[in-house]
Amino acid sequence: MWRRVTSVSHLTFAHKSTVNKNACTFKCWESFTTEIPRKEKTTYQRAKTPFITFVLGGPGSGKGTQCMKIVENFGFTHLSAGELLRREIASNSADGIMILNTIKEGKIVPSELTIKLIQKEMELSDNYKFLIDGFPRSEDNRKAFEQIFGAEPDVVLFFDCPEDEMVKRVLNRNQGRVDDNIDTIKKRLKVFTALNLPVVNHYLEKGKLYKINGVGTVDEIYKQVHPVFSSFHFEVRV
Ligand SMILES: Nc1ncnc2c1ncn2[C@@H]1O[C@H](COP(=O)(O)OP(=O)(O)OP(=O)(O)O)[C@@H](O)[C@H]1O
Ligand SMILES: Nc1ccn([C@@H]2O[C@H](COP(=O)(O)O)[C@@H](O)[C@H]2O)c(=O)n1
Ligand SMILES: [Mg+2]
Repeated sequence: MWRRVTSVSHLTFAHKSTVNKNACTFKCWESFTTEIPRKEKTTYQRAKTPFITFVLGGPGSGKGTQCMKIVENFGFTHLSAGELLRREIASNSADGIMILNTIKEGKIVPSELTIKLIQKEMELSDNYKFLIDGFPRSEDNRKAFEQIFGAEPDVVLFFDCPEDEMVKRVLNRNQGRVDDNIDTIKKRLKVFTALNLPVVNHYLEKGKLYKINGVGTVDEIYKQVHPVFSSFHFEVRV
């Protein structure tokens, strides 16, 4: 039998809880009888300090592409907020229709919902290094994350790319996404400027932002990304 433990904030983000010390952070399941063996805690649940990277940039700026290279080289777990939302639509969940309509309009899904999906993936993970791609998309996303997690990211990557290049890439993507059409792209670019750039500026002011020139080949861009992570002395995979 398992019981829900409402707060394990003492297990997580011990040194980073500068935002809200009373934040209810992660929930986990704990055995309270001897009939069933105690569930193994994942690395993440054991880790006192997960390493969180937010990956920001406009639509088509190359966030997902560069995340794949960071995963390959440094063993991060990649959590794309957009991908988690698309998965929620595909699973026919109660929120699926609302999410689909929001994505078609290029708007932002309510923060609590997106954070719930991210949190679930983190809890299930065996890793402690996370790339959270496409999040926070707005000041509301950011504030809700800080409130719920009681923590701030360690690193914020921002892929800076001109609009015409982003539009070209998205229209050539060919992955069947409902929002990869010119009408929705225009809306996404407006939302990016209005809601996401304030988040970028927030982290710039906090000294956490690594601005990457998003123009060039994938490898040229990755050459700017690699030193960000090697400076933290993570094990590099060969
Ligand atoms: N440096 C690059 N040069 C040319 N094409 C690129 C480059 N980086 C990525 N692409 C291509 O551009 C498209 C968009 O890239 P990607 O999916 O990584 O962007 P994204 O920032 O994750 O976009 P979104 O926010 O819409 O998910 C993909 O088809 C990808 O293969
Ligand atoms: N924090 C987020 C992230 C994404 N969305 C919605 O998903 C769409 C696709 O996101 P990508 O990162 O895959 O481009 C995005 O345009 C939003 O509609 C969100 O609401 N909140
Ligand atoms: Mg993406």
